[in-house]
Amino acid sequence: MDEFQAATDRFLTWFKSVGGEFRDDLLEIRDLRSQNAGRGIVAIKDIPQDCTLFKIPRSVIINVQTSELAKKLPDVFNEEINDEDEDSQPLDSWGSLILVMLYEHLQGEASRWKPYFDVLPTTFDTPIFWSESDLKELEGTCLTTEKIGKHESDHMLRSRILPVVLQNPSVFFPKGAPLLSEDELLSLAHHIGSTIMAYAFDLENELEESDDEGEDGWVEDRDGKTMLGMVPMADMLNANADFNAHVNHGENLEVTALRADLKPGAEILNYYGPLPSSELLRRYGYVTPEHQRYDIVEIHWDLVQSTISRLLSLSVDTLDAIEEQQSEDEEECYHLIERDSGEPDEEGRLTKPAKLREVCPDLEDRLKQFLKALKTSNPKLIPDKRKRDELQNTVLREALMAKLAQYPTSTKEDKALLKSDGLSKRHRMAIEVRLGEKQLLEEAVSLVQETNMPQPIEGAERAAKKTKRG
Ligand SMILES: C[S@@+](CC[C@H](N)C(=O)[O-])C[C@H]1O[C@@H](n2cnc3c(N)ncnc32)[C@H](O)[C@@H]1O
Repeated sequence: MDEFQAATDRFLTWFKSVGGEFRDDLLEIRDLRSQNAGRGIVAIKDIPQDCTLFKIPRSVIINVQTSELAKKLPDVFNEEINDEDEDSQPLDSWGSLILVMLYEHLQGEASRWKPYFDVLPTTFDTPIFWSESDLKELEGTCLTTEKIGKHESDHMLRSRILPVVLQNPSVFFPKGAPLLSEDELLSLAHHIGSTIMAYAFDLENELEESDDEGEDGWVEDRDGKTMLGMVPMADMLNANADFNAHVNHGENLEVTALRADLKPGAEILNYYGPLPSSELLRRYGYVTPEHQRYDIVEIHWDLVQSTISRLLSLSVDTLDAIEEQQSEDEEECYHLIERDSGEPDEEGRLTKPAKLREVCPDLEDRLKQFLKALKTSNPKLIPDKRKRDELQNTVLREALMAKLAQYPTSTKEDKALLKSDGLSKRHRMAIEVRLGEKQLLEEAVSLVQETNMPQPIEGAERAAKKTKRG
């Protein structure tokens, strides 16, 4: 038996020994590495609808309430709120769980969750771990360096998490264990942060109504409704936009089958929500065709303004002045294009095709108001409403084309690349993310053309050719 399978077996034995229930007459934890999906849970018999597949007692969850760390360092989790200084506010649920997981990891054999740690991942495909050349493949997409957040998370870990460990070595490091340097700890904390991002659950409180104080000791998230924790076995489930299982949060956590047609060989799948491919990749390090229906594109207002500037030969300063006069409140810096994707039904099935019905109502409205203001300030440029409407359509179409030009490759090139052999997993996922965005943009361009048939204004046709890519 290989070590992977041995670790799975140890984990299952441990899970049952701590009070977990697992229907191994119906299910199996399977090695899905050949499908790039790690471990997963697969049916080995027909599974009836609403059947409880496994149960996880709350005592098996790892969080501030169950780990010894909060008892050893109570002050760390109970700091006084000081609004002036961000770094002395209490740790949020995210930071608290990183500390708890660091502590349990460093306990090694002494941690009561050791067999669980042995089945957690050792490597990740989330973009925070990608090299510069991997990241280049995501150029133009929603996944900007800022969104990936390496810098911000370095700062948070260095300022909030590492000092607690470094100031309390006797708590975090068992007797005789080597101490880790700050850099080693940072790398371990990143690893644990990414595990939490891809594995932790927002836990609903077992009490029906909880107050914001979390008097039972659970750490609550910023909404005050949920708590973050690691849930062994529930996190062994892979997930998709078309799913067939649900995690119920009661006295125990229970996973139930949603469908009546789960046959032997079917993978039991959880649901992470209607996430676009970019977000699925950022948080979980994978993409699936089923999530593409939720893809989004961000259109930055700066791009729309620069399109107006180019088409009307107006300086950006002139346009900024109009923008300032016009809006009292701070406006969004970007607007989203997204399809009407509907909801999965109660069995987790996607029943309707996703469709782009409107390009982007809030962007179109903002553009309309902006052009109205421009017309008032310069009536010669936009003499009447008909001209303004034409201009609005042209600007929208041209801005979409300019956004398409921000990706380093065309749709056609990406489709050809996906057919080629030898692409790395990361490269393939980056292509799928950028191709999904471009296909949505192309649908948006077609929609503008279908609904409006814009008349080109002087100079626009030439500019459009310049921005198009081959
Ligand atoms: C909560 S864990 C699920 C269990 C995981 N497969 C394991 O071996 O530990 C989430 C991670 O599983 C993988 N995953 C989940 N759903 C997947 C899917 N449909 N296809 C491929 N990988 C998936 C991703 O790596 C993700 O970060």
